[in-house]
Amino acid sequence: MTKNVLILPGDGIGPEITAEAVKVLNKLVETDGLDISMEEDLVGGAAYDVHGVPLADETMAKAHAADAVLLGAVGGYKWESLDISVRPEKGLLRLRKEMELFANLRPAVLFPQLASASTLKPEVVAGLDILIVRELTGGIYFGQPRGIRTLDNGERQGYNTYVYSESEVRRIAHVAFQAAMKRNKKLTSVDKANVLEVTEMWREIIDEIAPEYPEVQVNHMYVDNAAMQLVLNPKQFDVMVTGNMFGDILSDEASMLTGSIGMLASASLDANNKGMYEPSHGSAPDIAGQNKANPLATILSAAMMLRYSLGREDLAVKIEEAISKVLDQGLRTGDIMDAGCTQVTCSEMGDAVVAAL
Ligand SMILES: NC(=O)c1ccc[n+]([C@@H]2O[C@H](COP(=O)([O-])OP(=O)(O)OC[C@H]3O[C@@H](n4cnc5c(N)ncnc54)[C@H](O)[C@@H]3O)[C@@H](O)[C@H]2O)c1
Ligand SMILES: CC(C)[C@H](C(=O)O)[C@@H](O)C(=O)O
Ligand SMILES: [Mg+2]
Repeated sequence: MTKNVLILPGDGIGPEITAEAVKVLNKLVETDGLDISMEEDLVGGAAYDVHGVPLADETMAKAHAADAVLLGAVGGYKWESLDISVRPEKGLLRLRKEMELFANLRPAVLFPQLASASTLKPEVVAGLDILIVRELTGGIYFGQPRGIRTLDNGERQGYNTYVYSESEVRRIAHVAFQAAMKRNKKLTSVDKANVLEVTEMWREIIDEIAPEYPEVQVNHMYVDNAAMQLVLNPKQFDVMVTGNMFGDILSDEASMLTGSIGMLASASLDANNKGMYEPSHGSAPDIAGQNKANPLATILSAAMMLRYSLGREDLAVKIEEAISKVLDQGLRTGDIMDAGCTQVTCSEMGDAVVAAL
């Protein structure tokens, strides 16, 4: 049966990079019997400009009805002074929250061809394969109360609430343990249990669940140390599980181990593997509209969509192999450019992946 994919290009480089992923999907429709229909809609600043909100209710309904959503990125200078309630990022957060996409998988995998594109020494990153499991619908991003208030002395005070309920921690913990079981059976839970009660409880729950997965070796790490260990010795990690904000920060850090933020894909899944797929990076307003962005994180996100939501593991592998071939050919966008390689544009990179399929 035909599966429906909602494409939300968004802002900045979003439309450029999603166009390349759509090219790749269209090629698979033509040649590999991929049975999908794709519909595009607006999110982020692009939606605000038309509807006055960063995600129209009608688009939200389409996302609920779709089998999967592929999103580019949201945000940009133009919308930075808007009230926070209608900022482009709120459109993305609404999609995540209302679709209950609590499990964000961000694989930091180094293509061997890019070992020297990382800012770290090749021997530190060679063979890197980490899966960051980030809780995506709770924590300080969504905690209430929040806001900016004026105190009696006239001073303004900003406040947010860092909160997790036990059930929220349990369900992300199970996703992480199950992922570890399919990989190298090592799980590092990242917290700040030495200071924050919310993560003290997080740590207790991880330990409580661990006996259900006796083969998984579990350790706990404070987030500040984890940030340091990621650059000191990243290959010690297999699966890392953490809350929403720590996961946001550590995944951007981990992206540089793979050569560029332009290589880090992501899948955001609900309890039934329905999902939204998006690169981990943002709308890169500094290079938007210049056909310079690296579309590979988005194309790899489309591969994750085929794997997790569309039941086509074979085509996910095919895309990953095509990307590897293109890197073997020495083609690189500016962010991963290396000596002896040929620099290509965003659309040339997409064309090269299509040709290598
Ligand atoms: N998922 C999302 O939609 C998402 C994620 C992060 C940030 N944002 C938003 O994006 C806007 C810009 O944020 P930022 O500058 O902090 O982060 P960013 O990820 O957009 O950019 C950071 C740096 O990385 C570069 N970069 C990012 N993606 C790239 C790619 N594919 N190829 C080459 N270079 C790339 C950019 O040029 C920039 O120098 C903000 O409005 C932010 O809220 C959106
Ligand atoms: C744009 C922003 C809301 C988002 C986040 O913080 O989750 C982004 O940084 C990400 O990593 O997907
Ligand atoms: Mg981020």
